[in-house]
Parts: sequence; C-alpha cells; structure tokens
Amino acid sequence: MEERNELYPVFLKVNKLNILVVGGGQVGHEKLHFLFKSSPNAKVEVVAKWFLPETEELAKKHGAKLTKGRYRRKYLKNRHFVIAATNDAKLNKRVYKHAKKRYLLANIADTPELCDFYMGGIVNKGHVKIAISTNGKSPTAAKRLRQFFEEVIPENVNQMVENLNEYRSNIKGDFEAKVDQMNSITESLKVKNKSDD
Ligand SMILES: C[C@@]1(CC(=O)O)C2=NC(=C\c3[nH]c(c(CCC(=O)O)c3CC(=O)O)Cc3[nH]c(c(CC(=O)O)c3CCC(=O)O)/C=C3\N/C(=C\2)[C@@H](CCC(=O)O)[C@]3(C)CC(=O)O)/[C@H]1CCC(=O)O
Ligand SMILES: NC(=O)c1ccc[n+]([C@@H]2O[C@H](COP(=O)([O-])OP(=O)(O)OC[C@H]3O[C@@H](n4cnc5c(N)ncnc54)[C@H](O)[C@@H]3O)[C@@H](O)[C@H]2O)c1
Repeated sequence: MEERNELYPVFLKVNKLNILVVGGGQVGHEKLHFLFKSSPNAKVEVVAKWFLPETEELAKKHGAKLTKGRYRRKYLKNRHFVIAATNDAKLNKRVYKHAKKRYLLANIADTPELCDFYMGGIVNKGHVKIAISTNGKSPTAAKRLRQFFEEVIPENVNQMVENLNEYRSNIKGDFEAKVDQMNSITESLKVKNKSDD
C-alpha cells in the first residue's frame, strides 16, 4: 500500500510556551526566522557558543533571550519543547536524549530520526494558517508548496473568516440550528459535492 503521512498537525500557542533553541548559526537562524515569522510573540531562549549578527537582530526584535555559552542539561528545565541546531552531531543527539528522559518534545533540525515533530511550511493570511508537511521527504517541496499557496490563496480569505465569525455571534437558536445555518450560508464555497467529513 502507498505510504502516507501519519503526522498529526497541531497549532501551538507558542506565546504561552517556553521554547529552548540550542545553536545560533545558519540552521538555528533559519528555524528561528520561520518560528518568529509565523509567531512573532513566541517565548524563546537561544543558547549557543556564538550567534550570527542577524540572529542577534531577530532576537532583539522578538524579545528572545540569547544566552552565550555551552549547552547544559539544566537549560531544559521548565521548557515545553526544544529545537537543537548545532554543528555538533553528538551534542544534538545528547540534547535529544536529555529531552526524552524528561518527556520533552524535541526537534533536532534537519535530522528526521531525532525529531518528535517537524517544523512545517507555513502559509499565513490573517487568521487563516495552513501548515504543510511532506512527511520529512522533501523540505524543498514544503517550501515550494508554501510559496504556491501564498500566491493562490486570496488575501480576502481573512475577511470571509471575520464576517462568518460576526455572523455566527449574531445568529440565534440552539447549537444544531447554528451549525445548519453556518453550513447553509457557506454552501457555495464547496468545490465538489462530496460528503462533509
Ligand atoms: C519546511 C521547513 C520548515 C522550517 O525549517 O521551519 C523545513 N525545512 C525547510 C527548508 C529546508 N531544509 C533543508 C533545505 C535544503 C534542501 C534539502 O536538503 O532538501 C531546505 C530548503 C531550502 O532552504 O531551500 C535541509 C534539510 N531539512 C531536513 C533535512 C534532512 C532530510 O531531509 O533528511 C535536510 C537536509 C540536511 C542535510 O543535507 O544535511 C529536514 C527537515 N526539514 C523540515 C522542515 C522537516 C520536514 C518538513 C516536512 O515534513 O516536509 C525536517 C524533517 C525536520 C525539521 O528540521 O523540522 C523549511 C522550509 C520553510 C519555508 O520556506 O517555508
Ligand atoms: N548551513 C546549512 O545550510 C546546512 C545545511 C545542511 C546541513 N547542515 C548541518 O547542520 C548543522 C548546523 O549547521 P550550521 O550551518 O547552523 O552551523 P554553524 O556553524 O553556522 O552554527 C553552529 C552553532 O552551534 C553552536 N554550538 C556548537 N557547539 C555548541 C555547544 N557545545 N553549546 C552550544 N552551542 C554550540 C555554535 O555556537 C553555533 O551557534 C551542521 O552539522 C551542518 O553540517 C547545515
């Protein structure tokens, strides 16, 4: 049978979670850049022996704490998840092992076998957000799909969401009546006449 993507996407409130990033070089910067692009108020501390100037700038802009020094296990304390992106493969593995011992979710950048979750390609239009994963098969394809959807999804999709949100708060009736009404006024958005599952 054809292999399928069994990952379960969730949308994390990273402004309420404590994230540790280990490593502040090229790869660390990329991960941080996409994290803040999607979630400007994410709560992040980065620990690294040195940082790229652009990482220092990004951290300043988003209020991330930069800690200069070697990684120590104690940095994992009070974190919800950790992203490691150092140029020391052994260290990255150690971070993963330490995280596992604490039941902490870990993403060792660019290393699928050491990831509890993958970072995805992200399309953002106001309240609407679409996350893309290729099951770790092709990050480049995830990037290209992100660019494609950024182009084709209309900017006014957010207006539709805002309007429906307001409409919903004004309709009367029990839960079922509301669901029926919401489905009925959005009927024309369905592309094909398939079941609603
Ligand atoms: C989507 C995105 C999100 C983000 O980074 O936030 C992301 N990678 C991005 C770009 C990108 N990364 C790499 C290239 C160079 C081209 C190439 O080598 O293919 C490019 C493209 C470029 O930069 O043009 C290098 C790379 N990445 C991974 C490997 C290992 C491997 O593939 O086995 C290698 C090779 C390392 C080596 O050779 O040593 C692995 C992972 N990268 C993932 C996410 C996870 C899977 C996501 C999925 O399920 O699709 C996963 C599994 C784990 C993780 O890191 O979370 C972001 C696009 C953001 C955007 O533009 O929107
Ligand atoms: N740069 C790329 O595009 C690229 C692409 C594919 C794979 N990789 C691989 O990804 C890894 C990371 O690459 P990079 O380009 O970000 O490396 P880099 O040299 O730019 O950055 C490494 C970072 O790790 C930190 N670091 C190293 N040892 C540390 C320690 N003991 N404690 C805390 N911080 C420590 C450094 O201070 C630095 O911030 C490398 O293994 C590289 O081979 C990089």
